[in-house]
Amino acid sequence: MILTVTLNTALDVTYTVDALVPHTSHRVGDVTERPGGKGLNVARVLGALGHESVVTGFAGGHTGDVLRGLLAPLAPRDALVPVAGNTRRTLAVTDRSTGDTTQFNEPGPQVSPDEWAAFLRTYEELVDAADAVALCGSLPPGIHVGAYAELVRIARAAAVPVLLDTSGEPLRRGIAARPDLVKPNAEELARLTGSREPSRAAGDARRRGAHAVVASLGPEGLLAVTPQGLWRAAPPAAVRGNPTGAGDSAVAGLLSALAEGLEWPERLARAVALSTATVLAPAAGEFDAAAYAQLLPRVTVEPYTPTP
Ligand SMILES: O=P(O)(O)OC[C@@]1(O)O[C@H](CO)[C@@H](O)[C@@H]1O
Repeated sequence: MILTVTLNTALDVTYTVDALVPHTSHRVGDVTERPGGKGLNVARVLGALGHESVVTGFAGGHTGDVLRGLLAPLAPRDALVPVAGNTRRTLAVTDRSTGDTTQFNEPGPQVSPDEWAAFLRTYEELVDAADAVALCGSLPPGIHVGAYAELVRIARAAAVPVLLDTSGEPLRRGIAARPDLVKPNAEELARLTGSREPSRAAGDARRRGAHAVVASLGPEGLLAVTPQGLWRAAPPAAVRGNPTGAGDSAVAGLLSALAEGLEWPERLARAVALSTATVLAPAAGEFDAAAYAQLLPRVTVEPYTPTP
């Protein structure tokens, strides 16, 4: 079982408009609502790949009820911990004229110390039964900035591989707790390390504590800096669409392939094919299964030599 943690779950709303023009009103074409937050997306993709997963984090209020209702028919087991506040919404607006998406993320509910303590009890129990753990997304208000570092330490104490996908100070502190893998994008890596050259920045993140780093380079694919070597994985062509959740699909690809005992090149190929197929699906956090099957054999994975 793979455990995914989403402390700041979200009801992801996606609007499609003919053209997004600031300072004007819009008629919305399609509206979709999906249970989201990064770890929920990871779990959904894991389910589609035939892997058992359990989702934990917080859910509360009316939005939390809607989210749980939408989650129920999907594959993951719901171990979300109740919170008094209202689970947030996010809004992704896709502009048909350009294919680009604009994202608005609410902050999330205030989490009390008692709610955090209840979550920690649930997490500790679930970690003991997990083959791998993914810690994903932003922290809701009230949760201390070292929360992910605490969760990384618990997973490591239980000898369960742990992946961290967050940003800013929670990422910096989480890395210092020595996770097995981090998956920042190039921008987050640059903010963390001060270096805009991804392989140098990823090397720096490893020196700070991450065992391996898979950096997302947007439409250009992934760069992996690991104890076993460095690789660049790229899709056959850049695609346009809704990138919301593409990084989460990459996480699901990496973890599922790890659980199947595949080596880095196969893990990276799967991650790139899944994230590209996610951009091609209109709703946040879903992937186009036919596109995934076509893309997988066409992803290139090559050893990477950094320029001196
Ligand atoms: O605000 P966060 O936690 O960083 O990101 C939240 C979010 O935008 O990320 C997912 C896509 O990766 C969406 O499902 C989700 O709502």
